[in-house]
Amino acid sequence: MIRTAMIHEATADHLTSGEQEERQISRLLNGLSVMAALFLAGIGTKAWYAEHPVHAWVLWLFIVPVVFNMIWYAWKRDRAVQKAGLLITVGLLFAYLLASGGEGNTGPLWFYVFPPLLFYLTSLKGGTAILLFCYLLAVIVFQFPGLPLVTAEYSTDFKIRFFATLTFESIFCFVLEAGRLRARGRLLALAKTHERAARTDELTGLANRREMQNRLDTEFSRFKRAGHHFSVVLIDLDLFKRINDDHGHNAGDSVLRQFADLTHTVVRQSDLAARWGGEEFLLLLPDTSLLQALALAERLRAEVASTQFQYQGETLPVTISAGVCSISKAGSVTELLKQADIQLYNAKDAGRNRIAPRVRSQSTTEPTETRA
Ligand SMILES: Nc1nc2c(ncn2[C@@H]2O[C@H](COP(=O)(O)OP(=O)(O)OP(=O)(O)O)[C@@H](O)[C@H]2O)c(=O)[nH]1
Repeated sequence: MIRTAMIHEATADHLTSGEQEERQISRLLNGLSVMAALFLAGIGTKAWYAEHPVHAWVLWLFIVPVVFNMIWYAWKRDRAVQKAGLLITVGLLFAYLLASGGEGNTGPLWFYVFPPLLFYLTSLKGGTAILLFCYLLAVIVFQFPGLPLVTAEYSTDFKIRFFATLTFESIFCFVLEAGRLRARGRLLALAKTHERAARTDELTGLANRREMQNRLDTEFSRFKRAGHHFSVVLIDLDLFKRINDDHGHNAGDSVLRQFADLTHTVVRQSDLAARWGGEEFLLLLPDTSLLQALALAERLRAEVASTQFQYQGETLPVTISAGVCSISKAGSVTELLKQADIQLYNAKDAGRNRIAPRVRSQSTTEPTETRA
């Protein structure tokens, strides 16, 4: 009838998917920063040998903020600063390449790197706003080549092609990123549903055995670390087989659901009620002594005994028996469950519809156990 649970190690991954994605972005940014520094060093050297020393020095100088940003991130681990630092550096570099034309007026071509990076690192709205600002910058540089710091002049053909291709690329990146975010949202919702299902008993909506085992482990760690006591109540529906036999399996299922609903009204928010097996339930009561747990179990027993369980117009006879144990009476979770199991057996053996162990309340001489 009753089996004591074996407790398995919880192997849940505590990282949220959002945190994982942020870590992934940071790793990507580190890789891109290294690549950017190498490119800047290489193209700067090429410009040096091509007799463009000013251009070479400017490119080499851009290595400083890129490397500084990496060191700052390694030190502070601030992802927002890492993102902003890289975006500002890249933005300034592109502004310089646009204004100077780079080597052979090919500088603006580097701009194509920006849209995918921008949408990936910021939001769709933020990315669009920054891109529009960059467009405005390009329009000003193209239209007013006489402005201070602007040394490049571009042909009309180049300007038209540059804007046309960049617009095309930006729209494409926007659509792709919007699709990626939509798919990501759907996946997260799906993962959440699956995660909830993995922790919940389908029939009753209570926590399932696996979830209870995890919570028992957590509560036991809390007890060992900070001495927070907790108790468990192992409940079994009396002569449940008879309900199935007399009224059918669906009636049995309905009783299990009604009992679960009733349990919800008795336990506290911080307690956990789980379906432990077929017609067995386990309550985990944090910060609860044995006496308090016995009182709660008794309240639930009395509530069940006085409730009319209905199925298709018929009233079904339902009572429960329960074994209670506190962690202070057991050295481990396995022992705790074993003791609760023994007490449940005692309650059944003593005639059902009762709670065990029998103890006398500290404040009154009334026994906490109620007989059928
Ligand atoms: N309807 C229904 N029945 C279930 C479910 N899980 C287990 N059972 C039934 O619960 C019954 C448990 O019967 P027993 O273990 O013999 O115990 P009992 O009849 O409750 O008698 P005591 O525990 O000794 O009071 C079995 O008939 C199982 O088939 C379920 O999900 N739905």
